Amino acid sequence: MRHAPCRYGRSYIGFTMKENNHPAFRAEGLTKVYGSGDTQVFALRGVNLEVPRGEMVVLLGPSGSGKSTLLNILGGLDSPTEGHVYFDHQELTAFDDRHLTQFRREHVGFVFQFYNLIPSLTAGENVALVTEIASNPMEPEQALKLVGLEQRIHHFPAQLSGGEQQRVAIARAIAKQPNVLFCDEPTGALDSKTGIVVLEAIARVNRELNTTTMVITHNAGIADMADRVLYMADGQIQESRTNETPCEPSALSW
Ligand SMILES: Nc1ncnc2c1ncn2[C@@H]1O[C@H](COP(=O)(O)OP(=O)(O)OP(=O)(O)O)[C@@H](O)[C@H]1O
Repeated sequence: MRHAPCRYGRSYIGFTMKENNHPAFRAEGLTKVYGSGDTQVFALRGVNLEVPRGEMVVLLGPSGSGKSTLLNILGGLDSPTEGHVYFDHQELTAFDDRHLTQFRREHVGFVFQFYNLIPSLTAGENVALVTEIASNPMEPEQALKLVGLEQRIHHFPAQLSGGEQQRVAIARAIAKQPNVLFCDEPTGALDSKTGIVVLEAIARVNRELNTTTMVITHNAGIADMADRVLYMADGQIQESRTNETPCEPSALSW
């Protein structure tokens, strides 16, 4: 079980925790329509959502229910057809492309199912690619330490297991100290034992950096580690369930 003092008021490697608890994100009436005419697809149908700072959210739902579309819009990778997104009181949906790029660069880390590491660069160099362009990065060594891979800093992706490569991808995503971490099927390509090690890295970042975290998964077993579970169906959030006693990833089973 996690305790509130772990969440707030800690500092880590010179990073000062954010004490207040106003929403990191607020989404109002998000609709996303792809295509037109006969081929029109409603990916989102009027989604309203608030995500408090530091919350760990797990997003469940059948294939095609709109999970990735929602995360991509919150993360500034895509824009809605209708509706508004606010991040820290700023309206993302009013940003032009340049400001959206800046928002992503400064505030958002993404982790996807496939790790997308550059094969010719070591783990440390893959992480450094991000820290070189960030305004307040941690050292690549520190990011790799947070995911338990400081010993592998000079290894190339081909010398690492799938789970280790995913943890390098997490280190790369969090090295710029983002306010938010979005993970789309981060354990989708991993066996359960390796998946748990990856989830432990995500939970540790959420706890120690107070990073607002949203994890998409098809695996309902993962939901037990979340502060809140959102169930999506047919482009809508059908249910939002708060988990009073989120468990450590090591206690998950699937
Ligand atoms: N670029 C696109 N063009 C057309 N339709 C799209 C596009 N992206 C997504 N869609 C459609 O929008 C709907 C929602 O897709 P989305 O990827 O958000 O679902 P999901 O819940 O993340 O699915 P999965 O679990 O399979 O990844 C689906 O019907 C999908 O086919």
